Amino acid sequence: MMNLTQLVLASHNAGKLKELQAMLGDAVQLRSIGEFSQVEPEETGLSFVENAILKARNAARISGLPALADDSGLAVDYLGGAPGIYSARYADGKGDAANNAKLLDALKDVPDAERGAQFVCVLALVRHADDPLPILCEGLWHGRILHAASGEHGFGYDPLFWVPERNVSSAELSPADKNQISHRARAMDLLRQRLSLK
Ligand SMILES: O=c1nc[nH]c2c1ncn2[C@H]1C[C@H](O)[C@@H](COP(=O)(O)OP(=O)(O)OP(=O)(O)O)O1
Ligand SMILES: [Mg+2]
Repeated sequence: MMNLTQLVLASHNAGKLKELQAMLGDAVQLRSIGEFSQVEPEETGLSFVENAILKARNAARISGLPALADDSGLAVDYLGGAPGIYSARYADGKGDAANNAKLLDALKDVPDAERGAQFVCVLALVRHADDPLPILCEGLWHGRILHAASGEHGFGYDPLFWVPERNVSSAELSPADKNQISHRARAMDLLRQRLSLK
């Protein structure tokens, strides 16, 4: 297929890099796009797929390497799927803590039964910047939004995401456990199959 011993990860999010590298193991070295550029491309797409492809193309163009991008977010049922692709920008770029505070406020007094949510991850792999056939893999993770933050692991909305199959928040899972069952893990399983990696 392609020589995938080295890939650039089209992400400035250290949490994603850690998780994806752990899932890929030693066979593939992920290099951060931060080694090549600090400029983050504008995420102008209207879908996770469009933004993942846009980020992957941008990173391949800058680095000259095949590029993997992760566009992900949290879709909350009560909010009609918001913040969705705008998850990182939900509180106008003020960061994870502000995003979490805004989400708790938006769901104030909403009962547990109506607090369902999904983490979404789309991985896009391009062989080069103009690749006409990006590989796309999607993963979903169903859970519920807590009434208060809990847990210290992970990043982003993890402290607010209740994982029904484990009875803990996503931030209370060990990194190894999260990497077995998360939206990102499911997308990566599909990518490994597509690439015939073990
Ligand atoms: O496993 C996760 N656990 C908790 N939160 C998560 C997770 N996965 C995505 N998220 C949240 C973080 C951010 O608010 C948004 C992703 O936004 P997204 O644009 O894809 O990533 P980003 O801007 O952090 O880095 P970059 O675009 O450089 O890859 O969803
Ligand atoms: Mg982003």
